[in-house]
Amino acid sequence: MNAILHAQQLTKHYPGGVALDHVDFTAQAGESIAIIGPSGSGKTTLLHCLAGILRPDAGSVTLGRQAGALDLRTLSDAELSKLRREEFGFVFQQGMLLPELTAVENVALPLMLAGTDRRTSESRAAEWLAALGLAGKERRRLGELSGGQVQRVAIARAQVTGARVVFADEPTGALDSATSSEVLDVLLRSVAANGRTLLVVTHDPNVAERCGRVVELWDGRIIADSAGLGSTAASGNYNFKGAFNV
Ligand SMILES: Nc1ncnc2c1ncn2[C@@H]1O[C@H](COP(=O)(O)OP(=O)(O)OP(=O)(O)O)[C@@H](O)[C@H]1O
Repeated sequence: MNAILHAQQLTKHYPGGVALDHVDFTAQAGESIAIIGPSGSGKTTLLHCLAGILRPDAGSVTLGRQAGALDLRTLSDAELSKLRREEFGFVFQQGMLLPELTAVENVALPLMLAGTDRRTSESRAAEWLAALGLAGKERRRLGELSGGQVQRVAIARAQVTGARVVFADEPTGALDSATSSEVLDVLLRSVAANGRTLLVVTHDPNVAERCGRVVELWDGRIIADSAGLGSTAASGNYNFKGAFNV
């Protein structure tokens, strides 16, 4: 096994109390992992600490790399931003895309920020949009696309730079169930086809059911992890639906 993200004893407090309480967690390269749990259980806080968006109060996050493991604590804020741009991709429910730009400009932006020229960036962005079913819609602004199409743009943008880990927070939360299922297909297929690791925070049992592994949080602690059930295909062994009846 090849650990890509390794968290040890992650702890994060807010004025209102503890959001993460000594969490140990390892993601292997290529896994798709759903993070579930009731509202306020610490899912987003865990995702943000793993992605270097938030610094934990205690504990560590290590990124596995060929050049050697990288402890995120050793990075400055600027180095963390660079790491997020180059190694990670993000698909959130809303807010990550720029409405004044077209679909292709939104997807090209991370490449241009990394120094690729506009023409090459937009050509690679257009290939991604076509692969995700948006051929012909490249020049539309986000307001001229449906909610599901906007999420496809976000999925393309998250992966266009070759991110090794894609972090998604309720990526289908604002969509109806048919569109949500289509967008989930696109997300899971594109991540798997490119050998990436996916971490997805979700309240949706259908999303969790389709991920290879499910981690359940409760009051800032991991209380269940289907990886411990001895199966890579968790869905046969884990009572997802039960976990959502809380
Ligand atoms: N910026 C913040 N300031 C203060 N408390 C916060 C902040 N962010 C999160 N919290 C608190 O930390 C706890 C965990 O929050 P978090 O957003 O990680 O939970 P969650 O499981 O993702 O919830 P939800 O499913 O509702 O999005 C909650 O009690 C929340 O109120």
